[in-house]
Amino acid sequence: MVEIYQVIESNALAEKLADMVIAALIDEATLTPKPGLVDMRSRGAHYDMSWSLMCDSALALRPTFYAMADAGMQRYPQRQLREIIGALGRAGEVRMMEVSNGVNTHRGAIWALGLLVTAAAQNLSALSVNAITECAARLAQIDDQFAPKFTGNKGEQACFRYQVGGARAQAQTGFPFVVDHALPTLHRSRKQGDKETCAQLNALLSIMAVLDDTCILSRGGTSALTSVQIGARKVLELGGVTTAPGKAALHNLEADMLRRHVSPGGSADMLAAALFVDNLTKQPKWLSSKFVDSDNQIQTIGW
Ligand SMILES: CC(C)(COP(=O)(O)OP(=O)(O)OC[C@H]1O[C@@H](n2cnc3c(N)ncnc32)[C@H](O)[C@@H]1O)[C@@H](O)C(=O)NCCC(=O)NCCS
Ligand SMILES: Nc1ncnc2c1ncn2[C@@H]1O[C@H](COP(=O)(O)OP(=O)(O)OP(=O)(O)O)[C@@H](O)[C@H]1O
Repeated sequence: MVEIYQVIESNALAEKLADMVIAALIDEATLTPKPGLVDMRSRGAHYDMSWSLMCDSALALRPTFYAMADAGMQRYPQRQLREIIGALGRAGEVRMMEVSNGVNTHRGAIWALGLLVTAAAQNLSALSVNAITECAARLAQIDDQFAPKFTGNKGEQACFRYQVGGARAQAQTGFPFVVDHALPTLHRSRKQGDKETCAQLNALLSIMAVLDDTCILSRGGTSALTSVQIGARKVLELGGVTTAPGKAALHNLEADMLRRHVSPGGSADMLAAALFVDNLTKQPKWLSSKFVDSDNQIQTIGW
């Protein structure tokens, strides 16, 4: 019997992976309402951003994520791969700044989703939440000798001042709040029949309830971070955003954040990461079961 399958080129897979990253970034930006963040309704606490700017920035980063996925599919030694994606990430940040006229729209997202898309591309035959996040963590733990030691960025300053790990530590520890909070909340909420928007919003709140978000710390300090974490936890304890008490608590949380002029930018990045990993680990219809790897060998994707 002849086995019939479609063989697709590895660069077509990198294209698909890049498309999935962009879809996750646009889904995150489009999710409405989000407390403090840019959404379809408002700029949240960001006077210098808009929904269309977030979308333009995401689309402009497609070549960056494509190149990272492509690099992940080659058989580079891990240290070399880390340095390649580090250079791609920094070039992506430059591109982002050109498109956004100097506004930090997606720095955290380039970091988190860059590592995840590279990790996914390295492990196409074993796509599971743990395999992807553990591989991304191993990459993040490798020191990139070409990275600037100090950037002077707000996230870096907040990590130093408040002694928190920030975006870097999240990645180096395997995105624990994506794995242990956002994804279980997303799945539980969907299972109980919530609409997708509500499930994603509950997942965002589950991250906000625990993350050491340097966006919040740098603008509002420890008191703002504590207040946001307590507020997000309260919405979830009241049954999430679909219940009347939960909605009221969400409204209070948003008012408190706007009054303090803080935004959970790091949580938004972790939500985008969760949406990407969630899509990737579902049975993807877009992938054939076999592909040609960089040594021209036919590999089977293990779903
Ligand atoms: C690690 C990064 C984010 C630099 O962080 P930095 O300390 O300079 O802070 P900065 O304010 O610029 O960015 C913080 C960003 O992370 C997000 N964030 C904030 N807190 C958190 C958190 N706890 N968890 C996850 N993300 C967070 C924010 O949305 C913000 O955009 C990254 O830009 C970086 O090092 N890039 C270099 C390129 C690179 O090595 N890339 C390789 C992998 S793709
Ligand atoms: N929907 C969203 N709305 C706003 N920010 C988001 C959204 N999604 C993700 N973010 C993240 O939030 C970060 C922006 O945070 P922040 O505004 O604190 O940056 P900043 O430019 O360093 O500071 P500031 O605006 O206070 O000068 C972006 O890098 C981005 O990764």
